Amino acid sequence: MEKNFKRTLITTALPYANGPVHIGHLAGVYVPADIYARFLRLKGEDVVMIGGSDEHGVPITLRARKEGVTSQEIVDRYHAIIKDSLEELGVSFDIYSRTTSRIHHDTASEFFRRLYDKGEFTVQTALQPYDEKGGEFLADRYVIGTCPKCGNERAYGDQCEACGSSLNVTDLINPCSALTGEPVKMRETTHWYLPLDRWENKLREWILDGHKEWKTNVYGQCKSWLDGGLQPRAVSRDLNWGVPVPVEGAEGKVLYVWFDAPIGYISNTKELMPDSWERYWKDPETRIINFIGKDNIVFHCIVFPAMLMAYGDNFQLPDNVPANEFLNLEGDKISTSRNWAVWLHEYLKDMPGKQDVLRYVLTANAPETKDNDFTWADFQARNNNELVAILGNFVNRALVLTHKFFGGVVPAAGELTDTDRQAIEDMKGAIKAETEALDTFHFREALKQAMEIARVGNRYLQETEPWRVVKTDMARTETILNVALQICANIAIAFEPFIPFTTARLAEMLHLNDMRWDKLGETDLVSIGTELGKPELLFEKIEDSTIQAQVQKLLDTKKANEIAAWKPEPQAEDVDFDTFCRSDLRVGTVLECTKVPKADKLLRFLIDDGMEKRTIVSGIAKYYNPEDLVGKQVCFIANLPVRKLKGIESQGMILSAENSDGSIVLLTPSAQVAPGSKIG
Ligand SMILES: Nc1ncnc2c1ncn2[C@@H]1O[C@H](COP(=O)(O)OP(=O)(O)OP(=O)(O)O)[C@@H](O)[C@H]1O
Ligand SMILES: [Zn+2]
Repeated sequence: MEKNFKRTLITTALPYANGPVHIGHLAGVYVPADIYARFLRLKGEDVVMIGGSDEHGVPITLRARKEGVTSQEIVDRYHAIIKDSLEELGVSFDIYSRTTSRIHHDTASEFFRRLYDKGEFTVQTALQPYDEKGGEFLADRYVIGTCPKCGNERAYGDQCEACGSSLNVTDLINPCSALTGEPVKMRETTHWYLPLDRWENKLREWILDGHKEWKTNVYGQCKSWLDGGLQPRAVSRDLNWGVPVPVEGAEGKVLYVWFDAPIGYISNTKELMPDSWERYWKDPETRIINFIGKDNIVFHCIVFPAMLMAYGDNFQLPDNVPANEFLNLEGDKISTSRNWAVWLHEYLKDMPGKQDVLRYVLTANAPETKDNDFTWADFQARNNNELVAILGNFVNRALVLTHKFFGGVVPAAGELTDTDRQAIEDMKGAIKAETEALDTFHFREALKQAMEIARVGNRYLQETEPWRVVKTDMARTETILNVALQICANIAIAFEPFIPFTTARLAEMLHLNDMRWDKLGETDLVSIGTELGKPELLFEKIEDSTIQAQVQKLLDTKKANEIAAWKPEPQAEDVDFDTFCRSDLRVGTVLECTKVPKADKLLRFLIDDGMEKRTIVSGIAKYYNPEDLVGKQVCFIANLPVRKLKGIESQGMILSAENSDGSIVLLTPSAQVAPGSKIG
């Protein structure tokens, strides 16, 4: 069934321009897409890789309102950060554009119009929340009310973030506009729907019969959507930010962001190749591959293909959609709104020159078949134990020894021994396995096989021991180092899709100028007599302190999130006044204060209470220096039963407040009062 294609169009999910990109985006989409594009380019294939920012939709307008800036300012800011940081990571887009571009607006508009003219839409009228004061329809996210399930008073019209329930606007109790605070009214509005049900049979045939080779996670999701029966899907929204619906009577309506975003792949191809873009979309000899994360599967396998079929005109459907599962961070779901992420632009600043380390780690640990976890400990271990100790070490030994024994000039190989031949065979085996894995989107496995070449190299040097042989047999030493250098050259090509910055440096040291995949396995890549460049270390060890700084950053985020989410405890049940009055609250002056031995939380106070003095033990040692409290006035409950703490009789309780971050603050009168004064 293997078809022969003439060219490949690689699309990458358009990142949403309401924040920068994080390691989840990279592991899910941009790193694997880039590996694949680089691999095809090394094979000499005709390939283009398309990217761009998704700049429409409600969350962008919400963010703009929250910050008091325009939606355009939001997308300008994040588009620039995303574009620059992906470029700095070496993601080799042929174009990285944006959906606010003129060409995209025109393309998306024309797309809608053609479907409209062909009668591909149905029209439905439904009730939609409306803000009378603001004079506009509200997206579900703009409606806030009480969650019927958990009582959270700030649940959204589509979801309650407190209990996680997904909701409809009509489920909310007292739904109000997030913009004006006014109660919302339901009003009729008309939208265009794409009847996906019309395309169900074709989609079934195309995916379930025609693409059994797709990844099981992708195939499985498609099957369950199709088996569940497809419904018409609204493709317009009442919103003032987006591509206006190009038909009469559609004032105030824009294309639904999931209708317009995938068309962005087409507009960006057009922008890149105004004259030849159609070849990449309409010629059956083009192979289209969509790189995405799992939450986008339905849009790429069901909705967008239905749109393309409805459009007709030979638009080709994707040949494969190798969607990844999700990457988590230190055991927790990555989240833009909770700032729980490693942001690419920050990583590039914090770890200058370490693009390849991130690319390597995200590939070695890619969520290809199940969700995976990124941890800083794993990042450090993979750098130190794999990149430094295996790959860097082998290359460095081969280059340094050549410099030491031959002044850096590549020696000739004499007759090969069985050991030499075995090493070359092993290398070829790894290359073959790597190529097969790359061809089938198994990038983790491909990287493992590439690393196997470096392991072969290390084993080879270990077995042949050129540093010993050199003392007795110069000719044999020449052969060994020639073979080792050829393995290095193979590494430079085999690793290029994964760690292109490093392989460029290695290629320069070896004076390799013909980096082609079909050269792999050859043993004359480095020419005899070539004067090698100065050997530089390809990777450096990452110290604990560097990792700790990153971990601390995450701990700070966690703390900030806890504080932001803090709510005062609900009020306790009423007590009657007489009961309350029986509590004897007093002010006293601290005469002595010392740490209680063998108890890290406790301080022992001697208090002047205006009576006989009393001892009180209090659990605030983590927050105060005992010396600092001497002479201060504190408030305490005087008439509690005596309690023994660590063998000390505590005669009362000192009053304090627990802050949102869990820290404890003593209560103290605003001016000096006589010890023993009553509080009431
Ligand atoms: N943690 C993740 N792991 C793998 N892929 C991800 C992850 N987060 C996002 N992606 C993928 O990255 C692509 C672009 O994501 P998009 O900008 O739509 O972000 P998102 O899903 O809204 O993420 P976030 O809520 O974290 O901002 C999508 O294909 C999405 O599936
Ligand atoms: Zn709830």
